[in-house]
Amino acid sequence: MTVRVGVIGAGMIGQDHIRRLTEVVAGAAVTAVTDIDGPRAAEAASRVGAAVLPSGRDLIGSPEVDAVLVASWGPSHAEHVLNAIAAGKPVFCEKPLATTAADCLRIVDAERAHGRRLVQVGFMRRFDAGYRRMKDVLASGALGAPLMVHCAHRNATVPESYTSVMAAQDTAVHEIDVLRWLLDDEIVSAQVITPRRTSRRFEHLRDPQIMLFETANGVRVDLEIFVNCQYGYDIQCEVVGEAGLVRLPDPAAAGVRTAGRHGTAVPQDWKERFGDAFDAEFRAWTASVASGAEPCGPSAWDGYAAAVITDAAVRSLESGGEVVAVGLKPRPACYGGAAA
Ligand SMILES: NC(=O)c1ccc[n+]([C@@H]2O[C@H](COP(=O)([O-])OP(=O)(O)OC[C@H]3O[C@@H](n4cnc5c(N)ncnc54)[C@H](O)[C@@H]3O)[C@@H](O)[C@H]2O)c1
Ligand SMILES: O[C@H]1[C@H](O)[C@@H](O)[C@H](O)[C@@H](O)[C@H]1O
Repeated sequence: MTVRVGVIGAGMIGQDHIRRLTEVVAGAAVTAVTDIDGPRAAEAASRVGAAVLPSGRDLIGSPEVDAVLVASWGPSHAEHVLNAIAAGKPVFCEKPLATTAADCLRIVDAERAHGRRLVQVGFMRRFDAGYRRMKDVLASGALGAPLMVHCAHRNATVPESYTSVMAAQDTAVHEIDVLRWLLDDEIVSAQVITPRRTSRRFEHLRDPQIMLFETANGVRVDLEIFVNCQYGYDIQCEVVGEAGLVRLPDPAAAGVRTAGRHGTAVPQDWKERFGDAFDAEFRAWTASVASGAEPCGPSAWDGYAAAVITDAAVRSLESGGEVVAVGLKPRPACYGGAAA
């Protein structure tokens, strides 16, 4: 069976995912595209022979669409995801699931009322080969209990539209998700402190930021967010346990020796660094839709948890560095928790 996907949002990542679903992932085809920017939708659709539909609602209701991919601006995600659940269609939503924790909870409630999981959130790092190897090492018990995690998330530059709170909402949200999964633990507090600002930033921005998280098991995490580091897209993660440590491998790159130096290229953006993870993420999603199984990737609950934790980080930043407790609701049984 070919899964017929309708894509809402044909911007940067929407177009990349349309290419991926068309050229890379077996068993998927993009049959419809919509975007509030009509010409952009038309151009993206014409490249793959898809229909252009006037709105997300029309696309979700189309009989030519089996499953929905939401890749529009964050504030529009909740409406599209809720409409897809109401139509009983599987929906892949790029991060964030929604821009408020309250909207994420509405999605969780709608999915529970529907009776089975339909939502997968686009936290692609869970599909990255390096993070998966780290998870295997931690699960093997070879390191004993994890004690500390050191992370860095660096972008070469960000546009002027990127604001200080996006360091948590847009950037750190990837570590927040992948660490909950990697450690199989919950984040219970967040604190954000701000070093001297880089001169290579737009004036309004606090960059870099250092985020400190504590988990329910007492693991301490430090995360450097530096989104104008200039030199490339650099993701680092090291988990220190009682008997050793495990480090995220850098992507494989040829070592070049020339002019008295030895070096490897640093990826320049997330597309390059996580291209394979995005491919794996969409292969898994397509397979689950084709077989009628529930999605195996990050759930609506994970989207909700990430929103609550990023809210705590934003509150800490805005308070000048207070430690802010994370107040998650009890996790329902259908998301692996104990609550009814
Ligand atoms: N997983 C990742 O690493 C990753 C990377 C980049 C972006 N993202 C996420 O993907 C989403 C899109 O990011 P982008 O970089 O492609 O942004 P973008 O601005 O390039 O594209 C967004 C598109 O959505 C359209 N749009 C906005 N509201 C809409 C609506 N209500 N209905 C239909 N179309 C609408 C816009 O016209 C635009 O074409 C964001 O949520 C972003 O956080 C995730
Ligand atoms: O939306 C992007 C994307 O999620 C990247 O993976 C992250 O590194 C950027 O900081 C963020 O702005």
